[in-house]
Amino acid sequence: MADIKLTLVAACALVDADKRVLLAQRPEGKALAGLWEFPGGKIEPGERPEQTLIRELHEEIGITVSEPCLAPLTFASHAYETFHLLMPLYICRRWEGMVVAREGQQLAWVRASKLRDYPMPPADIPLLPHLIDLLL
Ligand SMILES: Nc1nc2c([nH]c(=O)n2[C@H]2C[C@H](O)[C@@H](COP(=O)(O)OP(=O)(O)OP(=O)(O)O)O2)c(=O)[nH]1
Repeated sequence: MADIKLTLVAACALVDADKRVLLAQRPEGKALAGLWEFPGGKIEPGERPEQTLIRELHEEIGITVSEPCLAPLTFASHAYETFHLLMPLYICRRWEGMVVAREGQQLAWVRASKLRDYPMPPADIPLLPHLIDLLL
């Protein structure tokens, strides 16, 4: 059996006081360009997933999140053509600072009832019922 490359990515559903979820659009030129994803990124060697998220949320959208505000929600396990993605999805309802697109990406605050209007990577689709249940 050929070796598969397991890629670990930490992602976060940021939920605001109106129960809207933050999605970010993947930029042109990257894999899965144009699709809407949960903020986050690859877990670097030596990093815990919570540290990854705290780092990525600061780099990408300028907010400060403390670790106790990150709660595990569910996870994605998806076979892409060149790697297998294992992606824990956390939920966060409390942070410091204002959400701003620091990397030029489009951001959208989306109600549960509208989440399916935003095309997402295939790995994310099975996560939606869980999130929608929680927010409706
Ligand atoms: N952050 C995030 N990544 C996701 C989601 N769904 C999904 O399939 N992914 C995939 C896309 C990428 O292959 C990987 C995330 O990697 P990344 O955003 O840190 O890296 P990238 O594609 O920009 O690539 P790189 O330039 O860092 O190598 O996980 C999601 O909801 N959020």
